[in-house]
Amino acid sequence: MMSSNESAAGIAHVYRGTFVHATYHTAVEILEDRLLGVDTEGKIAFIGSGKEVDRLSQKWGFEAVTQLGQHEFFMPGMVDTHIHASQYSYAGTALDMPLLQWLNMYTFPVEACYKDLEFARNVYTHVVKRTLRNGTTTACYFATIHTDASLLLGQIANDFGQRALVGKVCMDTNNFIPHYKETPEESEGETNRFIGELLKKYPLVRPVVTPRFAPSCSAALLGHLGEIAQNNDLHIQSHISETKEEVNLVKELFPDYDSYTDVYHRHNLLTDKTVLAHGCHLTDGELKLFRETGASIAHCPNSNISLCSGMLDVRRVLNHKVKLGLGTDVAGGYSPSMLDAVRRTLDTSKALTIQDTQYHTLTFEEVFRLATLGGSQALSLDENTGNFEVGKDFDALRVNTDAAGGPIDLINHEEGPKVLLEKFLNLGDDRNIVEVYVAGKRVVPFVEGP
Ligand SMILES: O=c1[nH]c(=O)c2nc[nH]c2[nH]1
Ligand SMILES: [Zn+2]
Repeated sequence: MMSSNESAAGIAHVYRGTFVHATYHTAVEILEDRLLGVDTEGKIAFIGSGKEVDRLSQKWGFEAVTQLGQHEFFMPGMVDTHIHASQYSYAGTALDMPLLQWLNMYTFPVEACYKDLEFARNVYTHVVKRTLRNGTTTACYFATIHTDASLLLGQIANDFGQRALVGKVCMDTNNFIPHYKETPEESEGETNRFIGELLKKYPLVRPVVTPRFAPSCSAALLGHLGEIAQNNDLHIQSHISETKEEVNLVKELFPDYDSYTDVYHRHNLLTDKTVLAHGCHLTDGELKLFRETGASIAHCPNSNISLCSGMLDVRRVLNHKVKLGLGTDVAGGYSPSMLDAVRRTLDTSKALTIQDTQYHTLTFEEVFRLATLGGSQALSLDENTGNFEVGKDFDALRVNTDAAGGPIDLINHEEGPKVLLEKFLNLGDDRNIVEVYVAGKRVVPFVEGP
């Protein structure tokens, strides 16, 4: 007789070795010499002791076992809760201005180019491949206002096997580049078309309703988008309180609202499927509203520092019991690697500690959790992904800390798994990520076409 969470599907793969993940109670749980079975639907069917291989193979009917090496471990794939796929072409440049000027000078002119589908295909293929190689198994993408190019991003994520939320950007206000905006009616109509074409098209790709941010959207447009999200039970993403200048602008543009958060709230845009990037300058009252509605924050530390926007106090957000994940925010953040987001999160927490020696600095274990399980919770996808629990999809990175030609030198070769994890988070890169799995399927190394 099968227990309720036991898989009815057959076993496709079994791996033996060290598994490192976060749980709801423990920031880093290390499981040594385990056997993990993945069923033919890509879900984790069982986790057992390596010593019980004979009993488990009889019970589950498998023969082959993939054995990890001494310096290898599996960890959950990382979740990038906020990345602009369309800005990848200029990642690593253009970081010399504050947000509002940066948008006008660099971002809007580039995003306007995505009318051209071949340009879009080229950049979107690069960003999906790069992020997968860097260990991002789930990405929450902003595209541009162009519906067809945004649909193409969804198709490319599907083709390479990445789990993705994809947003066609909505904006009806742009004083700087008037041709890069829509009317509220166009934006509403095209969002409906986008959702209609993407919803249920691919197993791992979903549409996300995407008002760019309050300064780019009229109240009418925000209202339309809140209604669309509510009627279709969809994810929502936007930006909030990234810089003080932006917060002041929202006060001017929306004088009848209590706060920036209230602008989204009163347009039905704050739900437990909402993720808002940055939030550096939110008040306690606004964080309370996040908690009450279940909305989450995408913490984007590289971008916050690169554009001199602010330093989010993650500890304060967690103390408010608001869900929080990490985001690269390419291209305000210059790196498309979630390992960079982990390091910048630790740096920012340490910078806050320099300012206040009583500050409760984040540990690397806590940040590991934010990059994996925390991100999946922030996107309300943690029923399916984020850690190694029976019944969840097997979204995983096979990490080899001793990869030949890689960036980590192991000196005595006797380091335990916790040290190997810490070294990987601080020193590792894609050379250490030897395989990437999404829903049980190996997606890195890439399978080259004919
Ligand atoms: O970092 C950011 N990148 C963007 O593209 C953007 N748009 C609004 N606010 C933004 N912040
Ligand atoms: Zn952003």
